[in-house]
Amino acid sequence: MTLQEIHGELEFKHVSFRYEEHSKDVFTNLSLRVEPGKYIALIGPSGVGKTSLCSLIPRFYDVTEGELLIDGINVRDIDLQSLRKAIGIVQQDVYLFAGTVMENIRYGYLSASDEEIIAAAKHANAHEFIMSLPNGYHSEIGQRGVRLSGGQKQRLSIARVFLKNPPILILDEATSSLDNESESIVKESIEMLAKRRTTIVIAHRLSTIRNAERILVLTENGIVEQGTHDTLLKHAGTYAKLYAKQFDLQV
Ligand SMILES: Nc1ncnc2c1ncn2[C@@H]1O[C@H](COP(=O)(O)OP(=O)(O)OP(=O)(O)O)[C@@H](O)[C@H]1O
Repeated sequence: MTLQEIHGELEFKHVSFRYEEHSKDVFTNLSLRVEPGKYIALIGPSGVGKTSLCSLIPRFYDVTEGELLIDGINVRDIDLQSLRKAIGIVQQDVYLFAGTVMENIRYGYLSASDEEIIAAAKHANAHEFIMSLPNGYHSEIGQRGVRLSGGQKQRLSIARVFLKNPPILILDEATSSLDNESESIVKESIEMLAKRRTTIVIAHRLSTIRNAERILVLTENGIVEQGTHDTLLKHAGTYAKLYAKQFDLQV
């Protein structure tokens, strides 16, 4: 089935997942529903399966048991190309290839016009730094081209997703810190990007978690808590402990 107009409702129904037949489950019988346009943060200890959970949505892997639905349709029944067109991903490692800045942004939507690319770069707070490069949008990236900072690369990847304009967004937030200035620029463009899209962020930053409409706490026992930052802090459970441990210095 080809997806036409997608609202971006996501539902995990009793999903279990393991990488190989005889390995142990990464998670078991996990259920989760995200309404269209909502902003959800996923937190939990390292190795608990946050990235694995998100990788099921574009079907990089398939669920082992249970069902994953988008707008009520099982992802296995959706044509893979149209499924992946509906999902934007911003990851820690940005994939850039040897080519111009323009070509690298166009990768998000191959038939985009130059004007659309520039508009996407503006939304991603990337236009200014691109214009300051020796050849602007025609500057070469890569071994023989300009060297970009981590924050600049991230903004190019955000521009790609603006261009693609998907209803569903997955953000695997960088753990390695960008410098403060880059971080606040990247954060601002991500906030813009997340507007009106179903967004799941694997959250490491305090600010991202605070802004979430719902925080899910994933541990080896599955989703053990969910709620807003304030309710979870009051609850004084796993979230409150993780929060205190991870963000002690930043609070
Ligand atoms: N491609 C893979 N093949 C086999 N096992 C994998 C693969 N990717 C991840 N795992 C395992 O699955 C488990 C969950 O990993 P995952 O990366 O989803 O956790 P995470 O919560 O995102 O961790 P982190 O916060 O450190 O990124 C880990 O035990 C990991 O070793």
